[in-house]
Amino acid sequence: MTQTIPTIDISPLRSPTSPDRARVVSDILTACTDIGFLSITGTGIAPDTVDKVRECCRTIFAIDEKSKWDQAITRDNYRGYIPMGFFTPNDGSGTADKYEGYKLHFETASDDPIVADCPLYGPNLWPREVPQARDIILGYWRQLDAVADLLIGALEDGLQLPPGTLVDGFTKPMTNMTLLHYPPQAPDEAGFGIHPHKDTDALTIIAPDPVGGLEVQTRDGGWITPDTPPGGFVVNIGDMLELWSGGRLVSTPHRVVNTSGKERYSFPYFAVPRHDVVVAPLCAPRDGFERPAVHCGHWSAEIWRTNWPDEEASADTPELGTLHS
Ligand SMILES: O=C(O)CCC(=O)C(=O)O
Ligand SMILES: [Fe+2]
Repeated sequence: MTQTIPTIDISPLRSPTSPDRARVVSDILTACTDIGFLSITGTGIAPDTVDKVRECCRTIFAIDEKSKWDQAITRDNYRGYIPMGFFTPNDGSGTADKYEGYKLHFETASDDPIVADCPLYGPNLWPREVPQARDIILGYWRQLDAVADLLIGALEDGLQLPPGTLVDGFTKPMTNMTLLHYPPQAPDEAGFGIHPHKDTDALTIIAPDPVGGLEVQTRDGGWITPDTPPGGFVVNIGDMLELWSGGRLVSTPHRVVNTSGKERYSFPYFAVPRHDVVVAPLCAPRDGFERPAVHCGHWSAEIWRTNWPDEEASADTPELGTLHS
């Protein structure tokens, strides 16, 4: 089985009548089945758009510490600043990840009826000191929504599911984004920028920082680096698409180690369906693949809650994202 991360030009997916669509769908399906990661080009997103978002991250993380803490996430509202070392991974290692973050969710007005159905929806907490962040980030977000729809549509096609089966779950989605800042780590320093983990969403899209640092685990336990061309994006399958596909699409462990000597800024986009979508296998499950269905609203609430170190998982907390060694 191939254990490399291919680069795929997805531009044929943007023209519905392209004769190359079937080939691109097949290449994407193969990548998501083999390694669970791919690099994409041909999205139509201008490099300048990405540069502006990275510049916003730089400005947001330069805000003074006191003001950052004033705008930090709380148990009741998982939006805003995540201080360095705030969440120690619950893998028992006790070593905090070396990043600070800023959490954003699907932007929803507080009087939108969906907030009454699921209180996790609501307006973001945009950083006071960076008024331009809202428009720059939401503009980028809208473009990624379109790319995510193309990719999820291609996977739906590749898995021979009726059109809309997956894509229709992404109206008013629980899609979220984390702005991340990883200070440089000394080469001999213990710990990670982000410890090895699987993503708990359906599909992740990242504009890689040219300083590098993302590593992806191969099935034999080695670590490889995506070789994304300038202007391209890294895409990976998360636990929800793995579950939806009965284990055919794989959610692969990855980690970040920033030994570049430079500040690293990243802003993964995590595509998550609407709160009332129940994710259960839609294809015949792979041999030995047995997992309970997941209700997206419940699952998201449990992720938010159990990130706090004094909160315990309960019997109905979905078992996703965690690596067991
Ligand atoms: O910063 C990156 O490149 C990856 C971040 C990541 O894996 C995550 O936030 O889940
Ligand atoms: Fe991740």
